[in-house]
Order: sequence, then structure tokens, then C-alpha cells
Amino acid sequence: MQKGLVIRSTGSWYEIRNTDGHIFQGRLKGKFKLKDLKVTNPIAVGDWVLFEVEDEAENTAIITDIVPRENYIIRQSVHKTAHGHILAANLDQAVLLATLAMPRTSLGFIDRFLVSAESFRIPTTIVFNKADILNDEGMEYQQEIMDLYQSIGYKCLSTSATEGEGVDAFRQLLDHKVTLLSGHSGVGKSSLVNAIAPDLNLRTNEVSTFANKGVHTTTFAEMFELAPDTYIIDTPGIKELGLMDTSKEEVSHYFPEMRDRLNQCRFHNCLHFNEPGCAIKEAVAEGEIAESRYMSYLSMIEGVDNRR
Ligand SMILES: Nc1nc2c(ncn2[C@@H]2O[C@H](COP(=O)(O)OP(=O)(O)OP(=O)(O)O)[C@@H](O)[C@H]2O)c(=O)[nH]1
Ligand SMILES: [Zn+2]
Repeated sequence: MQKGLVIRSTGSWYEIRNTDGHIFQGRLKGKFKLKDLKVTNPIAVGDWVLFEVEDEAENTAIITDIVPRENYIIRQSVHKTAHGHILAANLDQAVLLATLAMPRTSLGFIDRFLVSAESFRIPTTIVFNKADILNDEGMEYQQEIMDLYQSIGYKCLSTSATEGEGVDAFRQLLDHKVTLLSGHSGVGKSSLVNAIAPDLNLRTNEVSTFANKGVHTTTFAEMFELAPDTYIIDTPGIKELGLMDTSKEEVSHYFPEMRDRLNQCRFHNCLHFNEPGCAIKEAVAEGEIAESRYMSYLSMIEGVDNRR
């Protein structure tokens, strides 16, 4: 019996790295039963599993058990009744790569990501890349936005992958952690990762003979080892994470600056929309909660409304 980390998954095959760094191609034991989770995939990238070596020469393995997860991110099906899909497990943190240059990341997108990460209890840092192409006004705006998110409690970092600015801080941020790296296409994820791990070549890694063994390779997350004990998880093609099963009332719990004030609203089930005696609306009016965050909140409770 050995223990290993699942670093890639196609849904039927799992690439497992044991504690010596040896790689096996694993599959589930025939009568392996799903635990009680309502999901389509029993194992995801980031899972620790127990396995038996099946064929030494072929490096194949049979997975017999999953080590209980610290956390996981799941993508809910658009159909409320259908099962969700676990994207990744056992994450230490998320890094949202954004840019206020081109293609500019909207604050709404940043807020939706942060709310998702809060719902999965994954601490998030926002990295603002392409600082080199911001003019003075742009830099001022970036500082304003960084101040806003830092005041809420999110770590922020300014980088330029091309100029090397902030790259050391980015490396330190990832050091000895499993990090979900997200961000829109074109913000510079590959560039920034290549700046700290030039040998990795993030994109070309995606095409491997292993992936061809799978049936559907589209929405599976992948894990890359950047340095010893340092991994990033990439979720190609996945734009938004969605929420853990959430009611409208719960959305404000995922805004840290609202969470602290919730018990000050007159009504305990206040949605902070137009109820009298609402502490959240008051805080917005007084500038203690940013208007942009409140707007994101309103659009998110609408979204939850539509799904239910
Ligand atoms: N000026 C400037 N350009 C950058 C920076 N980082 C990345 N770029 C450029 O932005 C473009 C997109 O960068 P990528 O690293 O491919 O972006 P990505 O997020 O990996 O994009 P996907 O692979 O589509 O997810 C490339 O032309 C990069 O050279 C930066 O810090 N400054
Ligand atoms: Zn309220």
C-alpha cells in the first residue's frame, strides 16, 4: 500500500505521484463506492489516495481509498438537481490573476471570484499583472483598488511578468503551497509562471500522451509542480467557480466587510436591499463599504434568485 497525490485526472485515469516522486497511472478499484457526496467524479486533482501497484513495469496502480479532504472546489451543474463536479481538492490558497491594463479585469469578476473562494473557505490573493503598461493615472487607480481589497483583508500584489517586477514576491507567495491559479485568458498566467519556473512550460505540458487516454479531457484541472512541495492548479477553460450550495441570505456572509455588520441590521433575514434599519446600506452610504462591492453583492443575490 502506498500513498500518493493525484496530479492529473481524465475521469477514468488518474496520474498519481507517490512520496518519492514516482509517477503511476491509476484507476479505481472496480467496486469502489462513492462516499455520500453528490458529485460525478469520485477523485480530483489534489486528492491524496491510497493505492496498490498493479504492474511495476507499466507503472499502473489501483486506487483503494481517498484520504479525507481538507477542502475542495466544486462546479455545480446548471441543473440544480444534477450532480456537481469536483475540480480540485486540498487547496492551500487561490491566486486570482487580474489586470487593470488589457484585457482589463472587471471588479464584478474579481468580487464573484472572491465570493466563490469564501464559500469554499479558500484564502485568496489578488495579483494585478501588467503594471508596466499602466500610465500614472492607471497606477493610481491600481493603488486605489489594491487599497480597497486590502482593507477588506485580501492580500494584493502588483506584478509585471515581462519586466520581472513583483516576480520574487509571487514566487514567495506560492512557496510550499498548493495554489489554485485563476484569471481570464490573456492576463498573463503562463507568462508569470514561466517567469518563476522557466523549465515548466505551462501550456505545452497540457498535451501529453496521458491525456489522450481519457474520454473527456476538457474541464479537468491540472496540477503542476513548480518547485519541491510547490504546486499550482490550473483549470483551463473554466471561467467562474460558482458557489457552494448557497441561499440568498448567505451571500452577504461571503463579503467579509458585510459579515462583520450583519447582526446590526434590524431584521435578521435582511437582504440589505431596501429594508428599513439596514446596517449594510448605512455603511455603504457612509463610505465604509465600497459602492462597487455593494453593486457586486446586489447582482449576485439576483443571480442566486434566478437559479432557485
Ligand atoms: N506588458 C505586459 N504584457 C504581458 C505581461 N504578462 C503577460 N503579458 C502578455 O500578455 C499576453 C498573454 O499572456 P499569457 O501569459 O499567455 O496569458 P494567460 O493568462 O496564460 O492566457 P491563457 O493561456 O489564454 O489563459 C502575452 O502576449 C504576454 O506576453 C506583463 O506583465 N506585461
Ligand atoms: Zn441589512
